Amino acid sequence: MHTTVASSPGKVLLAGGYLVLDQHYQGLVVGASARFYCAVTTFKPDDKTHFADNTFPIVVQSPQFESAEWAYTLSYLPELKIWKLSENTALRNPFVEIVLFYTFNLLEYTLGHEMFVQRWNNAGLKIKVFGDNDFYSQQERLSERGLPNTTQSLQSLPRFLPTGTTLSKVHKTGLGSSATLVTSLVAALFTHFGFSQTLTRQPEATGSSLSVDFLAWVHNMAQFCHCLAQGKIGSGFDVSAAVYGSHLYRRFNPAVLEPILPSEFTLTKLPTLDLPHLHSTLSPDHAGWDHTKQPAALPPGFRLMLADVDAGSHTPSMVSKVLAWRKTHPSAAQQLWDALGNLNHGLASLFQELTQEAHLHKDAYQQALDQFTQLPTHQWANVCNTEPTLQDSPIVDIAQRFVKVASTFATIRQYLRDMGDQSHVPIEPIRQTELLDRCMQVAGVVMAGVPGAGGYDAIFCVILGDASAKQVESVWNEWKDMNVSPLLVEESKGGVRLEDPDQILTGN
Ligand SMILES: Nc1ncnc2c1ncn2[C@@H]1O[C@H](COP(=O)(O)OP(=O)(O)OP(=O)(O)O)[C@@H](O)[C@H]1O
Ligand SMILES: C[C@@](O)(CCOP(=O)(O)O)CC(=O)O
Repeated sequence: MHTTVASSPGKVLLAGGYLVLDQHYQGLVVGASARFYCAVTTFKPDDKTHFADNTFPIVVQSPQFESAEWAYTLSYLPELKIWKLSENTALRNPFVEIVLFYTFNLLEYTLGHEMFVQRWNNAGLKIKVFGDNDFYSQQERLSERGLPNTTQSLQSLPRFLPTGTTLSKVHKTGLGSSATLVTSLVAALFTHFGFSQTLTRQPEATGSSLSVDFLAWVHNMAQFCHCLAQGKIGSGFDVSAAVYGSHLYRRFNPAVLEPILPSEFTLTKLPTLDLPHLHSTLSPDHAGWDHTKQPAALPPGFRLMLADVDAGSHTPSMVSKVLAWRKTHPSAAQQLWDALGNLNHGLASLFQELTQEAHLHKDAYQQALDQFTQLPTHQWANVCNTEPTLQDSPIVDIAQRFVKVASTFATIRQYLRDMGDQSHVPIEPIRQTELLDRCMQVAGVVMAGVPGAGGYDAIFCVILGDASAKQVESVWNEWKDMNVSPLLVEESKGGVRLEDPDQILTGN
């Protein structure tokens, strides 16, 4: 039995919702510590079982859900030189089947038929999918156990807790489960079948064991499969975060995918598949992949906190309304988009400058952190002018950048509210504004906002220090107007990576 496990992080879009759909603007996305794990195992059922030639069984299981097992058979069609995937269960999972169908066919093309078949080793594949608890609301699990809705209770829950329901009924928290499922599954299958060996540019350091080229292939394949399964071309920031973790994302031009996206995908009616064309389109060398990712992450000492707000919103209808307003009000929208775009970019630059300062002037940076942790942001500018320890160089520059981060984000929120008011979409509805403003009164809270498309789904805070975290959590606990459930999520270190199977599969 040979097992490969790949994991990838969920996402939180701190700034750039709606704008990031347009290639002209960027989105600041943070990779979440909550991850999806895909474990791919080659199995031989028993010594007597022999599969028909060029026919391999695949079983996919999601043990955290009811009725979440999908069985497939992969069989070769010599006349078409492609692999067909047939479903052996009535249940459908478009994300899984699209990844399996296209990844195996791409592997056939890159490895060559003989090598691809050899790698199957006359065996089948068992694929297990696990998501960290934060991807799903744990409120019912906590109340079953008589536990309060706190981070401490969440920490006491076992890992990969069964949700007690089906995938279609589960309450998701908006961390991008489908993007991270697709990304980790592509990475696990590529690795299991030795795709890296086909790459001509061999490992460049990426901080993970995976090469730059490998990551680019995973990215392109995952974007393609995710778009096809979702039935639309979103900005792709969620897939990009699942591959690369935190960064400043500029989307790819969707034109790159159009020639290879079938109008519909069903396993019963095979889509036309031109493997050389699929390969050259998904190749990182294809000029159509013009997305960019600039390094951006929270500065040292800054911590992300996230809460699920039980009210919920329907993102696709919010997006279509905002985009419709933009179309009918081009000049007002242009002004707003440009102003927001500059602020979002400015925020990412401030994060980067502060990160550099933290390394160059460690003590001064720590002194600024110590000061600001104790005060709410509305007192920061004043203390910069009055506190003698903040007057010397280089600390004065650092302190001013802290102040600028807070004021920039406050203005971003104002513009997002304007966008919502003008397009009649509750991007930061008043009930969220009240909660966010209350969070901003807590000492050491740098930013509080609605992630991604906004609405009633979630809120985030970026804070300095443990004392602020505790106070923010009590604000959430005591909030009466809406049910605000903390999550354990922090910023992730890195993007997609390979894991030790023993660590993930033990007990699962
Ligand atoms: N644990 C899992 N096992 C198998 N398939 C899953 C799993 N989690 C998600 N999926 C697939 O992803 C689909 C959900 O995708 P959808 O685009 O609706 O959510 P999402 O926007 O990624 O959610 P969120 O951002 O709230 O996590 C499921 O219907 C299923 O096909
Ligand atoms: C509105 C949008 O820009 C962000 C949606 O983010 P989220 O799914 O709400 O985290 C859509 C997109 O970028 O695909």
